[in-house]
Amino acid sequence: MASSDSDALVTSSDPLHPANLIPELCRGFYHLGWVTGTGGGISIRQGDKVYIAPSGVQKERIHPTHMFVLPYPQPSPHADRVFLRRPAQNLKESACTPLFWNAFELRDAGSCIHTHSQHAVMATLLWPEKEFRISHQEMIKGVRIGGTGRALSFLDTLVVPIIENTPNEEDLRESMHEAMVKYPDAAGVLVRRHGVYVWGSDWEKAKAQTECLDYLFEVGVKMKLAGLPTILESYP
Ligand SMILES: CSCCC(=O)C(=O)COP(=O)(O)O
Ligand SMILES: [Zn+2]
Repeated sequence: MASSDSDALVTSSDPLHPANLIPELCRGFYHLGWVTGTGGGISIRQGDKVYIAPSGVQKERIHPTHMFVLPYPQPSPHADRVFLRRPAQNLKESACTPLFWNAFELRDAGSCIHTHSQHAVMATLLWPEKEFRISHQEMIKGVRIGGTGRALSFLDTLVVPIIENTPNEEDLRESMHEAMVKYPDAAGVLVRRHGVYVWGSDWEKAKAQTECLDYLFEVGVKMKLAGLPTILESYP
């Protein structure tokens, strides 16, 4: 595709176009401490196109012209990744791409967010087993079954699987896939000593859900450090 044609894929005066939204959302995520030090980010799938930010760049400073656009689904899962658009600059697509793809393929997600939030990291340290669990918190109601289903109730226990980190982000693909199959109701996957992946049926729901989960990781960590139980047998 000629570059002017492919530039049209990321050029729009609509602030809700994914190429405009991703830079704006990343600026907000940076100020929450979710995407500092270049890590983390968000991908948006709109119909048959996926929008992905570059790897290893300051995520709060990305521009619509830095965006990669990929066809969804990809023509072959075994062949090299196919792009509808690559930026003119010498940039590589986010190393999170295969992880974002897990959310699109396994949950039909419209967006997936990866944060390096310290709340998520601390939760993986204070819950040394394979699950983060918390009950009886109002913000549980902001989390959906499987990330894209109906909302949980105040009386549901929130369970988020924890997978072990790998030296390279893309090598998390398989263990994230396994966790998503084993925990079909989970709205996200924590990565020990690293962060979290959260998805939703669109970017608004993915963002709101990431905010609720991040709040629950933070409050869970504080409760644990205060010696309070994070699971109640009964309430009130
Ligand atoms: C200091 S970031 C280390 C790599 C990482 O965890 C990450 O999320 C990288 O994402 P990118 O989009 O920059 O490839
Ligand atoms: Zn990361």
